[in-house]
Amino acid sequence: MVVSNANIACAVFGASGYSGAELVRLLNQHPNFNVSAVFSSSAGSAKPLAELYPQYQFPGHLILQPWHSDLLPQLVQQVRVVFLALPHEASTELVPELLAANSELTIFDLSGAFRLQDETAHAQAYGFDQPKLAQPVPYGLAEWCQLQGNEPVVAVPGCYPTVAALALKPLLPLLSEQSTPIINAVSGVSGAGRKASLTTHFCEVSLQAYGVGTHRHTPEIAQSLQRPVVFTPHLGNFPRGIVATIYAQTNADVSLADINHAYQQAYTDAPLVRLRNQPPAINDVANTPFCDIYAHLSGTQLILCAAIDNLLKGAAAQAVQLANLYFAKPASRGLLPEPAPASGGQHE
Ligand SMILES: NC(=O)C1=CN([C@@H]2O[C@H](COP(=O)(O)OP(=O)(O)OC[C@H]3O[C@@H](n4cnc5c(N)ncnc54)[C@H](OP(=O)(O)O)[C@@H]3O)[C@@H](O)[C@H]2O)C=CC1
Ligand SMILES: CC(=O)N[C@@H](CCC(=O)OP(=O)(O)O)C(=O)O
Repeated sequence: MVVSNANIACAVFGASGYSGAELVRLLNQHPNFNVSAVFSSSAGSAKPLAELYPQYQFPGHLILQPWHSDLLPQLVQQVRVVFLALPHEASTELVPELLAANSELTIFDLSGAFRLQDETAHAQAYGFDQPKLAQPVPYGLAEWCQLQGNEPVVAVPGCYPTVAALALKPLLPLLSEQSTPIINAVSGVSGAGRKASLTTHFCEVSLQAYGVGTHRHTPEIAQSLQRPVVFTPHLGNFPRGIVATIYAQTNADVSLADINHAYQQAYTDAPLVRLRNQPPAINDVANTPFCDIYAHLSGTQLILCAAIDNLLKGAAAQAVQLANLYFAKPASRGLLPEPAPASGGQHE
């Protein structure tokens, strides 16, 4: 298969879902990627993706195909990269099938199928075993992972773990060893996906904690930070975005200047993380690829406020950011406007 670096052919599974549709939108406007196949589940019939999401003005050639394994041999010849925005179980089945059909594919998996490195923690959190792959799957918290560009599969982090880890990771050396960070986060209903259920029905949702003490993102955040955390998600009555309020104790000699310095050090070259002078609102980040972070310190009591769009920095935009890193492109390509090339040249 010949692959032009300027036009890397991609398939998006789960394109009829919320994060899949965002992925297609982002890839479609990206100078280096080209969406050549989009799939829904096997239910239903083929239809233009534009019919499902008129607001995105998808081009007419993007026809949503119900996925069937008969399509596999042709697909793996046609594309270089596959994005999976599928339920965890569906990714678990599909990843080994795709790699068996073409070991040169690169798969960015938005589900939780490969995020946890500990098999027992995975089985406990998801209720099924993780498939064994020939190579380890890197956990792709984009600002903190280094991709070599030869990994067959990259696990895209969950939405809550993304916002929690981006806020806490730079500060870990400053936290008291006895401190267990407490993360309270509120998500909009798109976090639960497009399929309606009673608990996510707009008329039913007000503001409520869920998964208290049991949410599968608790071990994911703990893995990312390498320390235990208390995490409580809440569902709020707005469409998209997450605001997280995080509490931790610092060491005795830590100042707010130390906190801000640690953030500056970590995120100087991170165009998608914005350090804020006030707590970020959902409206500041909804429909953007940013993670906004604010810190307050009283004595040793640290309070962090952080926000992302769950479907973008928490899913599709982070996946595109990882694909950029994988193919040695600027992290924010296709996500933020780039200055025009000086001499009328083109992006490589
Ligand atoms: N929503 C969010 O904020 C975030 C979601 N994620 C993860 O991304 C993934 C997708 O989530 P989301 O966009 O919310 O989900 P949606 O429920 O909105 O969409 C799911 C998609 O998967 C398709 N699908 C379902 N079952 C199968 C199957 N067996 N084979 C092939 N396709 C299938 C659906 O097709 P059809 O339309 O035909 O049913 C649909 O396109 C999940 O793993 C989720 O955990 C990660 C971070 C944030
Ligand atoms: C509001 C809501 O329901 N949110 C989802 C999280 C979505 C996400 O990022 O998580 P995964 O990719 O791990 O599924 C939940 O709590 O299950």
